[in-house]
Amino acid sequence: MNGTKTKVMNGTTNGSSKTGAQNGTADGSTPNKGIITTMNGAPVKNVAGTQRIGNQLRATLLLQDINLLELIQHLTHERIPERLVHARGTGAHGYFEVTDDISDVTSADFLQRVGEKTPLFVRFSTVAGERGSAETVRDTRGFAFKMRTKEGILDWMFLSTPVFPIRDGAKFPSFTHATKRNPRSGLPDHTMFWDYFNNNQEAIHFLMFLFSDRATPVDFQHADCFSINSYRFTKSDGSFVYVKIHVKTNQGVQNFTAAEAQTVAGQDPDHQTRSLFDDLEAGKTPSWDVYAQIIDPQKAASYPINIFDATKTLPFEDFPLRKFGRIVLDRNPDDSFAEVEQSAFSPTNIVPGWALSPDPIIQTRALAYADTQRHRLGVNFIQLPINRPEHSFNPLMRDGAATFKSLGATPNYFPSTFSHYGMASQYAQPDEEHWLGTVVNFESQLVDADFAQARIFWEKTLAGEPGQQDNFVSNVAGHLSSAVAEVRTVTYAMFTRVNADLGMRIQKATEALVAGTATKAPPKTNISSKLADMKLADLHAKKQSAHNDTHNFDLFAHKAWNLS
Ligand code: HEM
Repeated sequence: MNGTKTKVMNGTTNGSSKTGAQNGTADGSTPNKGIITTMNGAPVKNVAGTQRIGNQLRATLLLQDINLLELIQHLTHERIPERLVHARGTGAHGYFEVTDDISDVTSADFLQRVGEKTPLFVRFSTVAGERGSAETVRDTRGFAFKMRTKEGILDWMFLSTPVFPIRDGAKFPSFTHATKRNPRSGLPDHTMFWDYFNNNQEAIHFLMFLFSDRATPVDFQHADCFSINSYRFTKSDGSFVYVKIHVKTNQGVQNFTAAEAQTVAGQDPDHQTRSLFDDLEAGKTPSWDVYAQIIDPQKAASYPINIFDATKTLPFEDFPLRKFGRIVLDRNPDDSFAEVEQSAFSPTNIVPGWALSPDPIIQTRALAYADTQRHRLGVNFIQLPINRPEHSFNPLMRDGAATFKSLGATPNYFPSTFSHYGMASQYAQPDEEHWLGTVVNFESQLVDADFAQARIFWEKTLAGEPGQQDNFVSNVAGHLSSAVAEVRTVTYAMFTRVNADLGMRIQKATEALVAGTATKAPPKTNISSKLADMKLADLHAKKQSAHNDTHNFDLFAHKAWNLS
């Protein structure tokens, strides 16, 4: 069932994949080229045979059988730790192209020339599930883009929700634990899940997205993503603006209902990876348009919404979208472990013209990624082909396991009489705010205004999409009904704070499920025919209206509070 359309394996000695996998072709110049070898490059007579005394199945094997030793020993070391979050993912190659001039707000070299293309690799992921988990589950989707610019690697790490559940970095471990498995039973635990959110209600806006059908996209090609955090576009004169990025699919937004997502998860847990892989093998080139919300620092200082609060969006009427590029995918990876699993993204991979901001979540993220990657991939993960920039040089960072870039005799200290390298004095440090103040231990507090954008999402956005309010209620009820009564009660109060009718409907639907009195089964859908129909061209027109709705959610955002 669900076999991929294209074979990826192409034999051992003389096959060659469409994408150029290196598997050696005998050319006569190197005697062992084109044949299987041991690790040191010596020919193997029979890779499937094992050395023994006597030509029989009953035998004691010999330790001198280097082929067998190497095969088994390599296999037992094949696995590396999976990512702490975003463990389940897939990837693709393509490019970023500048479509519109944006050089008035950034000096980033790769954005200076309309039409210029920058090579790009993307890894798509779910967040909470483990590496082998089903892909169509209710979750945020991760979009991690790696662009190989001439001035270094720039990573954009975005999510399919326009908001994040936390705005205090120290809460990330609690959020992560609560959305994974119960530490005692090893099972997913809905009591734990809702108990976390009941006690951290600034996440309410995020929850509204998570329990809408937006959190069950049919695949990655039919989803948008958002930077959420504010970053900075900087100029070489030292000036800057804040910026949020929106990446909108040109395939149209297409979501499963909960029932459809569940059926597909059972039929084909790899559905999203397969869909992307098959599309690229078939020569399709999925694309996304890239927009910036430009935020003047003066305006940000007095704006009623704190632009560094990752639980909030910024209204388009005050911060219109400005298109400046597009992302096109055109090629599958050749080796999913080498490229997808070993890829290492970080918001600290920045280039001149793009900078971090004082957003506390982005500041926390600045320490997390390269740190976990040293654990997950080893200290020299940046030297792996998928991660290494075109050029990098820093003789003060050297050695460590698996060093394969030689820095020669360059002094490993600084300054030195014998150093013959310069520094990039032409790059001005961006003017940053001047920081002066007392050290405080700050934790953001929940205020009524934290419910305002969630309320708009319920009363305006979902209300404007036929059936979506009903789906939202049944999505929450289906999940919440597995939590214990004392937790359910607090959750009803939380949704009542968004909207009294919403709270009442969730309570009624959930308690009906708990009491086992829910008689109406979820509508049956014919998934196989639906999947068969899912062609990009068909979906484009059909889903354009949903697409527009998705992006208009923050048109209505209130501006009545400031968290700082
Ligand atoms: C304090 C907040 C956060 C922390 C501490 C954090 C930490 C992490 C960690 C440890 C990983 C695994 C990295 C790896 O193993 O290579 C990860 C992956 C990821 N994070 Fe975050 N994260 C945070 C918030 C966010 C936010 C706000 C976004 C997007 C707006 C985001 C986007 C991603 C993406 C896309 C990945 C997957 C990268 C990949 O495909 O390799 N994270 N995060």
